Amino acid sequence: MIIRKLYKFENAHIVRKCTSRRCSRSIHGHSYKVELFFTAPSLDRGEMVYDFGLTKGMIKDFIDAFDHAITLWSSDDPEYLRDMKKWSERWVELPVNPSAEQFARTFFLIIDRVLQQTDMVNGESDVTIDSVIVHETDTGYAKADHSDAYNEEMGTTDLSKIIFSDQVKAEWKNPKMFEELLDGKRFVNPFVA
Ligand SMILES: Nc1nc2c(c(=O)[nH]1)N=C([C@H](O)[C@H](O)COP(=O)(O)OP(=O)(O)OP(=O)(O)O)CN2
Repeated sequence: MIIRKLYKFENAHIVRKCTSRRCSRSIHGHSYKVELFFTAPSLDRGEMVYDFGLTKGMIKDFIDAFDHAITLWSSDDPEYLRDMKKWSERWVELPVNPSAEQFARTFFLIIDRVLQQTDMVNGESDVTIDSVIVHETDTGYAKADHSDAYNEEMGTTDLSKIIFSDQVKAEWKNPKMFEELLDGKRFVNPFVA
């Protein structure tokens, strides 16, 4: 069975090297909508794939990192990267171009890692991320599943190359959560008897 949770964020970017001139040469923003699809072969004690409430912790904070922020590509011009970081305190630097496709792949990889490192305590079994849809506009979206997210031909999948600005991290419930995720720390879901 599959469940779906919707998130929204406002973000600015430039997607270098794409065909559309407005997209590749001018900073512009989108009201993104992100759909996360979770799957499990059986239900937990509450007879759910995964309680929606549990998707409002780390997972929500990771997606919210991009809200009111600018997303930068680490291969962009160093002067542009420097200026953006100088004048805007909420930014995220990715090792891939910030197209809808790469947002979808990046979110998949982060959520996959979060789920793998989470101890689930309410009888959940094998909860995984099935796919991620990133709506860049009302008319265009990209969808990534496991085979896309881990496809090296689509770009590096090294999460340690993602940089969240200090202000983004300061607004997380746990400012160290990304470091801890990369370090392989286990996270434990809250338990309600
Ligand atoms: N496959 C992709 N194509 C484009 C992407 C992308 O991420 N993946 N991104 C862009 C731009 O960011 C652009 O701002 C969005 O493009 P577009 O859909 O053309 O935007 P419009 O608002 O003009 O769309 P409408 O057709 O008016 O709804 C470009 N392409």
